[in-house]
Amino acid sequence: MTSAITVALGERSYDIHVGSGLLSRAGHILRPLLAAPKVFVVTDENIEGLHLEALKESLDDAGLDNHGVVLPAGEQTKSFPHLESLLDAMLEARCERGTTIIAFGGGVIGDLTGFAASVLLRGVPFVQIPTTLLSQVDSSVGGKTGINTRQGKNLVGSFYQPRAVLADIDVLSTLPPRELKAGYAEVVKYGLIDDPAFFDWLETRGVAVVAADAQAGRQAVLTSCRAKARIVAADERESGQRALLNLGHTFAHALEAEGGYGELLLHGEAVSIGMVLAFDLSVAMGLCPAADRDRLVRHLHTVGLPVCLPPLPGGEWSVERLLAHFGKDKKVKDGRVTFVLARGIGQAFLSPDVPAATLKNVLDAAIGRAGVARS
Ligand SMILES: NC(=O)c1ccc[n+]([C@@H]2O[C@H](COP(=O)([O-])OP(=O)(O)OC[C@H]3O[C@@H](n4cnc5c(N)ncnc54)[C@H](O)[C@@H]3O)[C@@H](O)[C@H]2O)c1
Ligand SMILES: O=C(O)C(=O)C[C@@H](O)[C@H](O)[C@H](O)COP(=O)(O)O
Ligand SMILES: [Zn+2]
Repeated sequence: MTSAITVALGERSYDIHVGSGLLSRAGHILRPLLAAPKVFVVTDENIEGLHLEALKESLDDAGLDNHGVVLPAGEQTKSFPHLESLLDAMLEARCERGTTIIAFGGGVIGDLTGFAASVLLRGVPFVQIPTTLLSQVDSSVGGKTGINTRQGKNLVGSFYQPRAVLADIDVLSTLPPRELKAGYAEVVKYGLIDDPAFFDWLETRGVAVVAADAQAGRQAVLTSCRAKARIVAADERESGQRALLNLGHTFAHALEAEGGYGELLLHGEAVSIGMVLAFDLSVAMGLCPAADRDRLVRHLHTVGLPVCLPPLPGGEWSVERLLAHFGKDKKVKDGRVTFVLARGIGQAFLSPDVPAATLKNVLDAAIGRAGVARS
C-alpha cells in the first residue's frame, strides 16, 4: 500500500509517496509530472550496485529517456569539486530546462543534486528518490539543498523544492545497520520537537525500526514525513518555526566539521549527541527537568546511538573551536546564535538568550566525558 502526504506550498506543492515496491513503479508515477521525457539520474556507487538497475528498468518501461552519473559515496561528495563535476556531467548529457533531475540516494546525493538542479540553466525540475532512513524521514522533504565548505556544514546552498518524493521503504533492507541507526536520530527529533506521543511510541517500537522491521519502519517514515511536511508548509524558508528542525544541529554541525565530515561521525550520529547536548543545556539553564534529558539519553543508548562525544583522533576537543563553529551557524542573528532548547520531551522552542558561561560549562562537561559511557 502506498500513502501520499502533500507538502502544501501553493504552486510549489508536491506529494511524498511512501510505500513498498515504489521503485518498480517510479517511471509511471513520475511520467505525468514531467515536462519532457528526458531524465538525468544522480546516484552513488553503493546504490548503483544495489538498486540502480531496478530504477532504470522502471524508467525505461515508462518510455523515459534516461541518462545519469554515479558519484563516490559519502559526506565528502557534498563539496565544491563534486558539484562542479556533477554540473559538467549534466551539461555534457545536454540536459535542458525541461529535463528532470532525479536524486537517487541518501541525503548526500539529495542535497548535492538538489543544489545542482537549482543552479543548472538557472533551475531545472528535480525529484527525490531517497534510499536511506535519514533521507526518507528528513532530507528529501522541504527543499534544503547544499554542500559543505571549509568554513562549515551546508554553508552554501539554496531552498529548492522537489516536484515529488518517492520513498520506497523496501530499499531500506539493504542499508547498513550503522546508517539505519544514524537516520533514526532524525526520527527521534520529531518526537522531541512537539510530539511526545510519538516519542512514547518510539520507546516501544524504536528497537524494531533500527532492526529494519518493515512495518515499524513504514510507520516511522510516515509520522516523520507528516511532521516535516507540516513544519515546512508553515515556514518554508526558516524565518521562524522551521528552525525547530535544527534541534541538536548547532552542536552536530560543529562536531561533524571538527571530525572531518563523515570521517568520525555520520550526520545522524552527530545529531544524536547534539540533541543530548541541547537537553543538557536546557537542564543547565533550569528550563527542563533532568528526568526528561535522562529519558532521552536512555532511549538513544537503547537503540545504539552515541550520546557522548567520541575521542577526537589525533587531537583534543576544544571549547573554543566548537564555539567558533557555532558563530558560523545559519541561525546567527546580530552575532548571537539562536539555540533550539526544550522544556521537556515534545516541547522544543527557540532561544537567542543562552548565557555564554552556561554554554561553556555544558561543553566543558561534554568534553570531560568524551569517550566515556553515559546512561
Ligand atoms: N536537506 C535536508 O533537509 C537534510 C536533512 C537531514 C540531513 N541532511 C544531510 O544528509 C546527509 C546525510 O544523509 P544520509 O545519512 O542519507 O547519508 P548518505 O547519503 O551518505 O548515505 C549513507 C550511506 O548509505 C549508502 N546507501 C544509501 N542508500 C542505501 C541503501 N538503500 N542500501 C545500502 N546502502 C545505501 C550510501 O551509499 C552511503 O554510503 C548529510 O550531509 C546531512 O547534512 C540534509
Ligand atoms: O529541514 C530542515 O530545516 C532541517 O533543519 C533538517 C536538518 O535535519 C538538516 O540536517 C538540515 O540540512 C540542516 O539545515 P541547516 O540549515 O542547519 O544546514
Ligand atoms: Zn539533520
